[in-house]
Parts: sequence; structure tokens; C-alpha cells
Amino acid sequence: MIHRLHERGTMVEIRGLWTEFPRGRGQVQVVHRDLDLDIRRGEILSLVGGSGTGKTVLLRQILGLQALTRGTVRVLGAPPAELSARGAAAVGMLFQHGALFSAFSVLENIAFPLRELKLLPDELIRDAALVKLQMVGLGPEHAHKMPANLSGGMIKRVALARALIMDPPLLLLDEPTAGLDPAASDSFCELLRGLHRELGLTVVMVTHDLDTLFDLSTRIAVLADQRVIALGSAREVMAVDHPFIREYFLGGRGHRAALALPS
Ligand SMILES: Nc1ncnc2c1ncn2[C@@H]1O[C@H](COP(=O)(O)OP(=O)(O)OP(=O)(O)O)[C@@H](O)[C@H]1O
Repeated sequence: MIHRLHERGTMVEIRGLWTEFPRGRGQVQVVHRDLDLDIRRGEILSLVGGSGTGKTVLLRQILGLQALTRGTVRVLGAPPAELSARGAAAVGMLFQHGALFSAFSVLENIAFPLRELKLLPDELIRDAALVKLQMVGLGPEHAHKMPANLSGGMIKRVALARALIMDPPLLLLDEPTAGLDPAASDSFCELLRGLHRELGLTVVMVTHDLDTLFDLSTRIAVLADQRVIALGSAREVMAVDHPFIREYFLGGRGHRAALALPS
């Protein structure tokens, strides 16, 4: 049962999702209204939408950290909470403010989720963390540095290594290039593209950065009106007539970034 959807090529299946938050005096804020979305195995799906459209909430629901009001979210055919309770580690997440533990070294930060499981001896955990450090393009000379002594780009890389420590098939990225200068942002995108290819990862990414969006996405899902209003390639999504899409993609910044798309 667990692998049924997996075999069919669906990594995440979201059906009839409603998310509501109480707003006092009996009022509720409806963030998602009957939202459906399939995330295919091996794709890099970007979620875009205006502020407050529930992109981060959706990532947290895929991770099993946020309750649904109604509907279902299944990762590899099972509710995310069920997967994590079994220690299946199907999902890794790079949080937007993916702060590292400041009192821990780089290697201790990367090793943390594995250490928490208490299943492996220390040397194996250390070796696994060193492999991940190398995987994100950092040499062993960085292993014992403290987070305060790292650049923004290095912090993102270490947080990414930590997200990958359990070898999850699905990686969630919340604003992966936010706060990075253009050069660091480009090189982080390059790293993500390489890891996606080499590890065969499925990636779901929230981004406001159009360069990152066009650079990495294999498909784009646009959230507006509490649901997914457009889903497809950049060109397909841009062809959908909706006020948010016109403003976001066809405004000055969007137009410039779209010109760089391969024809
Ligand atoms: N735990 C919570 N309790 C109450 N309201 C919440 C909670 N989490 C999120 N919200 C509300 O849900 C809405 C969607 O939040 P979310 O962070 O997912 O937006 P977003 O699309 O990621 O926005 P942005 O692009 O600005 O980061 C917001 O109005 C937010 O205030």
C-alpha cells in the first residue's frame, strides 16, 4: 500500500485540502479551500503565490508538522505523520530561516537528526555527516567551525546537508535563496540542480525569486484564491489568465526573467 503511489510516480498526493485558522469571535481564516495537487516523483515543483496564500503552511503539512482541517495529504501513499513515526525519514526540509544550532559545530548540526534517532554508533554518524558536508560542496576543514563564523551561503549549505542526512527521497525548500547575494544564489541553485540530478530527489520549493524559479523548476504550481489556479511549465502557467499571474510573471521583473527561458 505504502509504495502503490510511489510506483505510479506520485510522490505527494493532496486531495480536497482545507486549512482553516481561528481568527476570534467565531471567525475563521480559510487558507486552503478544496485544494488538489499531485507532486510527481523526480520533479522540482515550485509553489508561488502572493503573501499569505499558504505556501509555507502547505510545506509544513507535507512534512507532517501542521494539521489539516479536512482532506488528505499522502507522501508515498501514507500520511506524513505516520511515516515520521516509523522513522522512515521520507521528507527533508530546508526551513526559510533554517537557523543552525549556534552552540553546535557544523558537523554536530548536520549529524543532529541522526544522533537523535540513537540507532547508530558515533563514528558512523560522524562519517555520514562528513559525506553530507562534502555533498554540499564544503571541505572537511569546515567541519568544526561554529555557525557564527560561516557566510550566509555556507549556512544554507550546512542546513541543506542536515536536511539530507537521512537520505530522504523528498526535499522541501522554503525560500532557499532568500538573503543570498546573486553570486551565492547562483551557486546554491547550481548545487541544488546537481543534487537533484545525482540523488534523484523530488524537490518542492517555495520561492519569490524569479531567477531561482525559472532556473530550477520543472513545474510550477500557482496558489491563489485558496487553491492551485495553474500548474505546469513556466510557459503554460504564464499563459493562464489570472490577475496574480499577470502581475507576477508579466510585470517588469517577471518579463525580464522569462526572456531568459529556453525557447
Ligand atoms: N499556526 C498558525 N496559526 C494561525 N494562522 C496561521 C498559522 N500558520 C499560518 N497562519 C496563517 O496562514 C496564512 C498563510 O501563511 P503562510 O506562511 O503559509 O503564507 P505564505 O504563502 O508562505 O506567505 P509568504 O509568501 O508571505 O511567506 C497567513 O495568513 C498566516 O498568518
